[in-house]
Amino acid sequence: MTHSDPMDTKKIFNIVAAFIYEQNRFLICQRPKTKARALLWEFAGGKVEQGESHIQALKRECMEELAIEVEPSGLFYQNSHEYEDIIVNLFIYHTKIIKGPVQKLEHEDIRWISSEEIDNYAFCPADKEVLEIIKQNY
Ligand SMILES: Nc1nc2c([nH]c(=O)n2[C@H]2C[C@H](O)[C@@H](COP(=O)(O)OP(=O)(O)OP(=O)(O)O)O2)c(=O)[nH]1
Repeated sequence: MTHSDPMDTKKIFNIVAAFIYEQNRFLICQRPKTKARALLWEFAGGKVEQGESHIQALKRECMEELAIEVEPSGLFYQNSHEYEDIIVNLFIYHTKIIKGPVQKLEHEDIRWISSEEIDNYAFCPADKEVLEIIKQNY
């Protein structure tokens, strides 16, 4: 391993994301064309900023991305995943919409899908395991 090996220098980000489940469907969002992991599907959310709690970050991201007020409850799933560019610590919370409607402010597309439809979508690799859990339980 050389001194400049990118393995040594990858940044680690804490990412919070929302599992929003209503009437047998959950909300998925397609990443913008211009961002890393372009056009892959994900749970709404994003990076926790300096000084923010997970709950604060998730509320902020849901407002920025979907124009919804949310109430996160328990942690549903946690995982770490190494990408080519960064390492993500992913925290997915059970989340309820307090005030809508959902609006697509930042994503390429948003959909409510049933667990049977998961395989029709290409998700971020870090989400692979939680999607299996959703398939088995929802
Ligand atoms: N929101 C979200 N991000 C995920 C999921 N799975 C997964 O690997 N990620 C990755 C994709 C991105 O590399 C990272 C989220 O960072 P981001 O760039 O979207 O965060 P952000 O909205 O704060 O954007 P920015 O201000 O840095 O541009 O986490 C997921 O289910 N939801």
